[in-house]
Amino acid sequence: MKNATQVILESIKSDAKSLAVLIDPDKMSIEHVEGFINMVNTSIATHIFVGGSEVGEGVTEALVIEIKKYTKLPVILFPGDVIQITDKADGILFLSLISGRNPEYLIGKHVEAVSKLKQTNLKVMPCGYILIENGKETSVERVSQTKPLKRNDIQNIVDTAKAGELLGMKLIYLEAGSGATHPVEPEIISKVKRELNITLIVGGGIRSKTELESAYKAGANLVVIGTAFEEDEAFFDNLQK
Ligand SMILES: CC(C)=CCC/C(C)=C/CC/C(C)=C/CC/C(C)=C/COP(=O)(O)OP(=O)(O)O
Ligand SMILES: O=P(O)(O)OC[C@@H](O)CO
Ligand SMILES: [Mg+2]
Repeated sequence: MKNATQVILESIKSDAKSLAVLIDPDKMSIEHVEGFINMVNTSIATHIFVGGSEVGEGVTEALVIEIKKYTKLPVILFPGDVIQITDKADGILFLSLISGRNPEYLIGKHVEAVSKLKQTNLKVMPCGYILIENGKETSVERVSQTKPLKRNDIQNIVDTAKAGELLGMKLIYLEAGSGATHPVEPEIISKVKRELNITLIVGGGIRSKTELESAYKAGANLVVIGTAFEEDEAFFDNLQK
């Protein structure tokens, strides 16, 4: 039997086309988890991400325990803050917000997280997190007090992603922001992918199968979708195995 760590490492890899369903602990009630996860299980989703920009103490842990009752998919923390760390998940995206210049989100929270992480068996996945403007202010922008990269300055986006790789990050996440009006454009995805030798995650504002497929076609290895499921669970019908 493969353990959860192996499964995660092998499943988020640079030749895969994976889909993570993002569950925001603020928006999912414990009572609704069983039904929701049953829909996830019958879909093409390969991962469950759990996280939000602002989540109360203990909420994430209770949610992860409930999710784990109903699925074998890897559950990965996607935390906006240290209090979202729980050893009940399989892994954690150890995000550094490399599009911004706020030291707290570049390295501060990470130092704070170490004593907690040492008490867990979480698979820690270093991830360069790049926020790209989408036409409106995002929660990440507000919480981190940073500005996103301009979407027409593609060279700067490419160089930022490459700098993350050269620093040793194992994943790069191009983020338009939760509920973005404009997802990350295929041209940006493909130019970043061409320069990278590591796995590329793309998320923010993807609401249709066509947008999902064009992100894969452009080079995304893992796409993250949250808001589209929050707004209409019938979206799962389009994403059956
Ligand atoms: C190192 C640790 C443990 C924490 C810090 C990690 C960093 C640097 C995070 C970057 C900044 C940040 C606030 C990321 C949040 C990512 C996330 C889960 C976004 C989803 O946002 P929602 O909470 O869904 O936003 P809405 O509520 O607006 O939909
Ligand atoms: O909620 P959506 O817009 O799908 O975005 C997913 C994720 O990239 C947000 O951090
Ligand atoms: Mg959201």
